[in-house]
Amino acid sequence: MTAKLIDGRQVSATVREEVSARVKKRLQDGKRAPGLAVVLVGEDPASQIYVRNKRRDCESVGFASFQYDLGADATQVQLESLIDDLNDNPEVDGILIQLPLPPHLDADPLLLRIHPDKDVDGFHPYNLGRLCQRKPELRPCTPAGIIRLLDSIGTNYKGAHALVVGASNIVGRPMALELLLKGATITVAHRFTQDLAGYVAQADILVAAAGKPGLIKGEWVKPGSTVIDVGMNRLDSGKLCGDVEFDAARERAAWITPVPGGVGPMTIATLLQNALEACERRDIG
Ligand SMILES: Nc1nc2c(c(=O)[nH]1)N[C@@H](CN(C=O)c1ccc(C(=O)N[C@@H](CCC(=O)O)C(=O)O)cc1)CN2
Ligand SMILES: [Mg+2]
Repeated sequence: MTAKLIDGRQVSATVREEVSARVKKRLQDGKRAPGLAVVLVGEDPASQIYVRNKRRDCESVGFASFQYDLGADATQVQLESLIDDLNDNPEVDGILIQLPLPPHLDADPLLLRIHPDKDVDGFHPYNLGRLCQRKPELRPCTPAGIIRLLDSIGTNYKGAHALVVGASNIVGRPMALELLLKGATITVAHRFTQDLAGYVAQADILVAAAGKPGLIKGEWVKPGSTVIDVGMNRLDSGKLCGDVEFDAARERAAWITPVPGGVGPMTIATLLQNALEACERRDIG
């Protein structure tokens, strides 16, 4: 079997069109455009690209984009004060602090300081708690984007065994909660897991989010399964590769995401969806 590709670029384009149409409708109804504030601290080259793409996509769907570029020497107090201002600004519906921050800054208290209603990354404990309680509001972008990809291929979650490899706060943990919400039976594997191969062999849905190039061997993959590769590892050659041995896995799976062009584009598309949702929620109070 050669797996079909799940095209994240195509699905993300559909999401952007949906968001754009909803923004147009708001404007026709005399409502304001959603406003998204994106905060970049320092000069990490990858972060600069992601932030540029977020701002570009924001403008392409008709949002108001608020841009804050702070030097690498920005202080914790400066960021706290900026977040307080953005929390109070009625034109700002969503606040995003691009991660990672420079090492002298402590991200956790800053993320906690963002008002949960403006937490378009879905990282605030309030929003994670809502997801945990099966009543999601703003959902972490990468896991929610993956669910959209899985829905796009007609995934049957109920009765499926889903394996999430990696237990980060941003991807692995909320991913497990999203899959649980859909009715799948979940296993989360992490650095202390014994016999990863055995778990992979039983996974109808595999989400690899460990950040280790080629960790998942193609021969482990369950025939006919769906493989979602969140890994985005830059090799010395400059090539981007996932956590899964793509060519070998493709010969066993039914569906697989490529890297690049799979999960990555969904992260930003879901951010736009979250910002629109935050705006609509704030309209109704
Ligand atoms: N505040 C946040 N910080 C970070 C997040 C996040 O969701 N919120 N996620 C990542 C970075 N990220 C978005 O911020 C992101 C990463 C990758 C992509 C993407 O489209 N990747 C492309 C490949 C790009 C390349 O060639 O390097 C792909 O997979 O096709 C989008 C967004 C960490 N920080
Ligand atoms: Mg509320």
